[in-house]
This record gives sequence, C-alpha cells and structure tokens, in this order.
Amino acid sequence: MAALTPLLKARGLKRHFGGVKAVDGVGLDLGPTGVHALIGPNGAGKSTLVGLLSGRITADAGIIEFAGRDITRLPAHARVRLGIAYTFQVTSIYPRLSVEDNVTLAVRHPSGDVTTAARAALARVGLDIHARQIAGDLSYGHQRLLELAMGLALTPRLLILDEPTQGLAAGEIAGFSALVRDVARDASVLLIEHNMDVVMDLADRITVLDFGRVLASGTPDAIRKDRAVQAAYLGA
Ligand SMILES: Nc1ncnc2c1ncn2[C@@H]1O[C@H](COP(=O)(O)OP(=O)(O)OP(=O)(O)O)[C@@H](O)[C@H]1O
Repeated sequence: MAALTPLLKARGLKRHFGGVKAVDGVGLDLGPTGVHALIGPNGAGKSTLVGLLSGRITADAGIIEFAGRDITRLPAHARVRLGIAYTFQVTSIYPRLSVEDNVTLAVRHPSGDVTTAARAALARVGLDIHARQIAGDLSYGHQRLLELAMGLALTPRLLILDEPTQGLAAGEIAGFSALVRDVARDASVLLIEHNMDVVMDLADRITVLDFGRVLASGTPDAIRKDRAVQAAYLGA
C-alpha cells in the first residue's frame, strides 16, 4: 500500500480560529480502499480537519490532493462530484420527506438513473423495505443508516463518516461496522470515532490528533503501543 499513490494526500494543512490553532500543520495520506480512523481528544481538531478535506472550511495554508488533482481551493459541491462524500456528526436528514426522497435529494447532479442509485444504496444499508416511510418516523439507528445511504448513493471514492456510531445501541453498532467494512473494500473510508472498540475493530490505519497536530499515525497495533498516544489520549 505504501508504494501506491494515495487517493487523498494532505500536507501542511492549517486552520486557525482567532488564537485557536484548530488544525496546525497536518499531513494525511488516505489509500484508495480501507478504513482510516481519525481519533483524538475533544477539541483536537478532527471536525475542522474533515471540514477542510470536504471543503466546508477553507484552509489558511497547506495543500490537498485527491486522485492526483489539487483540490485545495475547490468548493464542497465540486469535491462531492469528484467522489468525496461526507456524513455529519448530527443527523442531517429531511424529516418530512420519504426515506427514498432523502437519498434521491442527496444525489445532487441528476445524471444517470438517480432512482436506481438511491434504491441500491437503501438496499445496501437494509432500508429498502422502509423506502416509502417518512424519514422522521424512523428510529434513530435507522436515521443514521439513512445518512449512510445518502453518502453511498453518491458512489464515493472517499466516504467521510463523522462519529457515525454516536447514539447507536450495541447491536446496531455491530451491523454498522459490518457495513463500513464492506464499503471499505472498494472505497476509502475516513472514520472519526470516539468509540475505541469500533476504531480498533475497523481501522486499517489510525491518525491521532492532539492540539491540531498529528501526534501519531500507524496501524492500530502501533497506535495502541505508542507512549505519547497512551499519555495523551488512551489513558493507559
Ligand atoms: N468555527 C469556529 N470558531 C472558533 N473556534 C472553533 C471553530 N471550530 C472549531 N473551533 C475550535 O477549534 C478547536 C478544534 O475543534 P474541532 O471541533 O475541530 O475538534 P474535534 O476534535 O472535532 O472535537 P470533538 O471531538 O469535540 O468534536 C476547538 O478548540 C474548537 O473550539
């Protein structure tokens, strides 16, 4: 994998908010497949970093390349078109619309058969039987699956999941993890996650942020053994 060109490559990314160095010189390589987890204490800069990668937040400095192309200044919608999908930390569905309409709306540029893509995405997360239901009536766990379907309908090359298991029951987490593992077979998944069991179970690689900087990056095993990570984050 190290010899392959990464799908996404970020170097020297910076974003400060007043005196707060939310992201302060971060480099990141994401492979074309697999799960890369982004972890770190509250306020470490995880959400800001994914905001920079998805284009919702503009960088003060640094460079982001996606599939060999400089996307640093591209707006978010153009990045979606290139294959970067993003699901939010809080549910972002349209509660009054049907499940299927939510997914159809998520596919912004209507080239190709949107309905087929929407149905395939719903089937993949197991919500096809709820397609006609009003999204706001779904259970919380199903709403999170709907969000995943909205991301998958874009057939992303990179899927960014911001705390996807937050608020899910243990049984739901197992199902969700299986799905993420399946998605990561042919796409890159960047997972922001506080649940360390989920991280250690799913991640091929982990990057640890602390105070807006990369504290460590490596395999789950290397991260678990890393002294600086233990001291700053894992509390071991
Ligand atoms: N729009 C903003 N304006 C001012 N400060 C901000 C803004 N966004 C983030 N910050 C600050 O930047 C730092 C990093 O925040 P960020 O949300 O990226 O961290 P995080 O690792 O995602 O935290 P959490 O795990 O709690 O979601 C924090 O100190 C936060 O208060």
